[in-house]
Amino acid sequence: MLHTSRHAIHPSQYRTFTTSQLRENFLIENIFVQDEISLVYTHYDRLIVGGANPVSKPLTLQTFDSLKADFFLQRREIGIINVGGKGTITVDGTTYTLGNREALYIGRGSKDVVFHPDQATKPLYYFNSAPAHAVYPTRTVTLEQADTVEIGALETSNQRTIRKLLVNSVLPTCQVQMGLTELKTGSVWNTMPPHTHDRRMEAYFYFNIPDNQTVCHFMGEPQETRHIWMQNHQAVISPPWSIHSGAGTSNYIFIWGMAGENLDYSDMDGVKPTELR
Ligand SMILES: O=C(O)C(=O)C[C@H](O)C(=O)CO
Ligand SMILES: [Zn+2]
Repeated sequence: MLHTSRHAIHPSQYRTFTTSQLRENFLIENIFVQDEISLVYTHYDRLIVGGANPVSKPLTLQTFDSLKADFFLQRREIGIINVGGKGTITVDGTTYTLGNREALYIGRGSKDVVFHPDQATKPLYYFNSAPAHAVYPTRTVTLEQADTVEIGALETSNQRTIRKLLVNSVLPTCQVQMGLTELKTGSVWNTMPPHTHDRRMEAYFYFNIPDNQTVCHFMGEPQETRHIWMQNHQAVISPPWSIHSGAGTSNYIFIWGMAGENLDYSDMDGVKPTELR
């Protein structure tokens, strides 16, 4: 298990950051390391952001020092989305199969979580985990079961499909909410107009960015924005005071994941594009 942590940054400190300080504090560059589980423990609502890339051996989700827990999910829940080919995860001996872009929610108290390799299909698992106050059932969510919304328009280069996978209209969770947003061909802007939600932090994980293309992710207080250039399979942390929006040099998909005060997806403080600075 590869693990690091990130402290929470005050917006007044963020304003002074150089490009490399911004990247060190908010960008997560290496989500997928071959035959490893790699994760970052953030001090934003204690959300853990990570990936599992089993290639030649099964990978077990293990506890580590910072958790001071007997096992990883002793006090936590986890949401997992497969961004590779079909794969299997076993949870306390029960096998769950996930197709591409399908999700698995695992409730608090599950002891033995194993990501299995498949050399033919090459599954790749992205996950978010947060502290949990209750035990909710472990289950998969398929694309058909997602709460799906069409939003934006080609005229404003932001036509996209939002697939809410692990949200309270689909299944109960304590804190974690996760889903996918897929940009239509010709559209490049996600989350534009942007928003903040001071009650929840968020992390974005970009994937399906074509070779030699990139996404410019915008963050910061609405009147004090900065940008971070992102590559395929990288994640970025969005503090509760920050907008989170991106524009790609092509279309792409990303996973959004949140933890915090409420489970209300629509709790957003919108910002008009003309108000941004
Ligand atoms: O494209 C979008 O708009 C989004 O995907 C928005 C995210 O879901 C989000 O930021 C939820 O708070
Ligand atoms: Zn948001």
